[in-house]
Amino acid sequence: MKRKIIVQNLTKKFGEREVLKNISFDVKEGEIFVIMGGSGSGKSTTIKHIIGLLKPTSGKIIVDDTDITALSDRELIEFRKRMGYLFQEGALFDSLTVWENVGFYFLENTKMPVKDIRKIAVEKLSLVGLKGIEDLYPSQLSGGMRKRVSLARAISTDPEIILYDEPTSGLDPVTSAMIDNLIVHLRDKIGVTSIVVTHDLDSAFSIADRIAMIHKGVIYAVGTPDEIKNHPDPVVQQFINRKAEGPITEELFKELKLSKS
Ligand SMILES: Nc1ncnc2c1ncn2[C@@H]1O[C@H](COP(=O)(O)OP(=O)(O)OP(=O)(O)O)[C@@H](O)[C@H]1O
Repeated sequence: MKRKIIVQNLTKKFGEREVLKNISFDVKEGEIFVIMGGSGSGKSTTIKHIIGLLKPTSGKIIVDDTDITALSDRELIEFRKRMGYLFQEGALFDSLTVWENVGFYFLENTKMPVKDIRKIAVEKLSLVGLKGIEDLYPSQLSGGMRKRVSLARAISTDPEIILYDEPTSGLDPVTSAMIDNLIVHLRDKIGVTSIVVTHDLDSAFSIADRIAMIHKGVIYAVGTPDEIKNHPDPVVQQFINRKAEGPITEELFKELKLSKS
């Protein structure tokens, strides 16, 4: 299978703090690649590099043979048309209605008739299980509904690659399962390549073709769900077995002690 995205020796520093430490992995075409790890481990920072919102301190990101870290801002805008991005916080425009949010790309960048844009928006909203809310404003929706509207927007341009930052956080179990099904559906029916950032273990193991486990900016393991379940690394085992005791918490206590002294 073709490699669609290659992350090569990616390092990111914010000031003196190194939050990504020489990470490398690749994502194959049509694959659902899950990045899991605890809070602050570097998951969002990683996918923000893949869409070109952040520039690496060093390293490369190659998408379909193009090193996107070398693109100009203008080229990046063009490149992003092929990608959908579901922001962690949803990032809807409060002053626009639901359908205008979903059809935002077309309203801003095309001369398509408004009624056609509305039609696309309604169709994408129905894919995420929302109907009859087109004319509401984001403030009139529940958190879970806002998340689904953001997802409808992320898939509005039928992108080849979709990056999801915590797509199921804050959702009830039934809606979460629906979003998981949609991610799988987009792979199976359209061949979309997906990267899903999550700490929802059930979701990760049910949808992933492969999983990467990241901790403190370092990738500890990459493999199929079975390979990750059987991975010998104690950090991986503590995380996937939701254990309160283990190397992750030991490090945390050490840091807390150091910051007190
Ligand atoms: N713009 C920024 N400036 C400075 N530090 C940042 C910036 N963005 C992220 N960080 C730091 O980088 C580290 C990794 O953050 P990131 O958002 O990638 O974590 P995450 O794994 O996605 O966490 P969560 O699951 O809580 O969203 C954190 O310590 C965070 O404080």
